[in-house]
Amino acid sequence: MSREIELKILDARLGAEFPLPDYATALSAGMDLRALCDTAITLAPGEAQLLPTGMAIHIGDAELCAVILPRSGLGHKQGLVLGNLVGLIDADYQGPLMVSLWNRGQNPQTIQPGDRIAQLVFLPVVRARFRQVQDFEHSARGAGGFGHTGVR
Ligand SMILES: O=c1ccn([C@H]2C[C@H](O)[C@@H](COP(=O)(O)OP(=O)(O)OP(=O)(O)O)O2)c(=O)[nH]1
Ligand SMILES: [Mg+2]
Repeated sequence: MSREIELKILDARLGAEFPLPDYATALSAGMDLRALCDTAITLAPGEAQLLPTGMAIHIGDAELCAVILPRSGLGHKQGLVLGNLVGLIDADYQGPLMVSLWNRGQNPQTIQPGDRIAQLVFLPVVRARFRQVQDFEHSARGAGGFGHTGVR
């Protein structure tokens, strides 16, 4: 499924000096977000900073949202993941798209302006309303959880 989403450029370097986010291959699910910081930023081990992406999006559809996810290479090799683990972008959010970048590793990590630091994935949303009941109809799992089916 392909959709058009409104995008506002907040930093003139985006779309000029640095390309706009796009899918790297025909079947990529995520498009990389760049750090539109003014200068290089070094994150000490354990440090998190909120970095601008230089853009805003307005999804404007209750049945869609976006999530910001770590890039696997950065997360696994450099320890650069997200301070909020996953970023959720609501369909009515119109502010600057920000990435909370967290150095969960043991070494300082430096990010240059324009570096691709995370990825944006659009997802369908089901909005639920609750209907209160006294009892649930029996299910095979019942209340079992938290590993009750074992490991092997
Ligand atoms: O990594 C992120 C996460 C969120 N947001 C923006 C979009 C999102 O719609 C808004 C609010 O996010 P969320 O609801 O997760 O945060 P909150 O702490 O509940 O804030 P609020 O009270 O504004 O909803 O912040 C980002 O730009 N980057
Ligand atoms: Mg919220």
